Amino acid sequence: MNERNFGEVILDLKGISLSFGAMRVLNNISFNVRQGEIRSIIGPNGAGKSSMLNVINGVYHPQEGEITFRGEVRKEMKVHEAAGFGIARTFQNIALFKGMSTLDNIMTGRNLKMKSSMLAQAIYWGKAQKEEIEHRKKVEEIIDFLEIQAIRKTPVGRLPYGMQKRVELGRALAAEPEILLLDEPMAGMNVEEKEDMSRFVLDINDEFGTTIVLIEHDMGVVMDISDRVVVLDYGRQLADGTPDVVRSNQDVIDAYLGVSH
Ligand SMILES: Nc1ncnc2c1ncn2[C@@H]1O[C@H](COP(=O)(O)OP(=O)(O)OP(=O)(O)O)[C@@H](O)[C@H]1O
Repeated sequence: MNERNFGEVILDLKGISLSFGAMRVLNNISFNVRQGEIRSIIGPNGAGKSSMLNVINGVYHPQEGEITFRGEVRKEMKVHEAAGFGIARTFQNIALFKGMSTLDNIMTGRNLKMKSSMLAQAIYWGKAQKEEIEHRKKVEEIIDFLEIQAIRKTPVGRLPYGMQKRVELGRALAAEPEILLLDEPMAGMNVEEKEDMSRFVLDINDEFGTTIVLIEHDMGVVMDISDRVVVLDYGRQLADGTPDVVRSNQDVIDAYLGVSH
């Protein structure tokens, strides 16, 4: 991918350290995310990649470091703040309601956007109904975008794995996120499914201007679609830069790229 021009730094992580008991999972990690870029985090299993996403969306609170979001410095992100800032994520293990349809699962992603409470929905039925129709419209747009019209009524538990991952992406998109955190969206997929998912990630970034933070083990995909890549290795930060810079970094070659995963 050619180097693209980006907007300002929207998320800046400085000196982040995170421990669980005696185990240091992240050790003095610093990198930033620019508006509109595809930013990948790579590293071997257990390197701390998912923990890093959990720091960004406020699930984990680092013992050291600073997180600056849109110029505002904080020691940690809170879950509700992250959600309010438009930070949405998908999970390594699919976290959908298996008995519910594709449509209903994606609809749950609208929760944050829904103004009417359950009580208000009961009392002011007309207003709530109008809101419901608007949400439904947005969800239908996402279903069209992800080309999953054929499975809109199917319970997701019956869908093949690759399709479930796509529905999960749809649910995250329903929140109309500013930053989308994708935790191994292509894990367990065949080549064709990976190509489809890569295309959707690129299209989301391109068409909606969504900033993407991606964890992915497939190096071909990462080097192909990322603007910048940060490399973690058992809590340490090994490298940070464009795919070309990272690929030619000797520490990375020694510690990671030379090893198959
Ligand atoms: N809540 C937690 N409590 C204790 N240890 C944790 C917790 N979350 C993560 N860890 C540990 O932190 C380390 C890093 O895990 P993490 O899931 O962040 O790595 P990862 O790079 O995403 O790995 P993978 O590629 O296997 O998903 C692991 O040793 C993991 O067991």
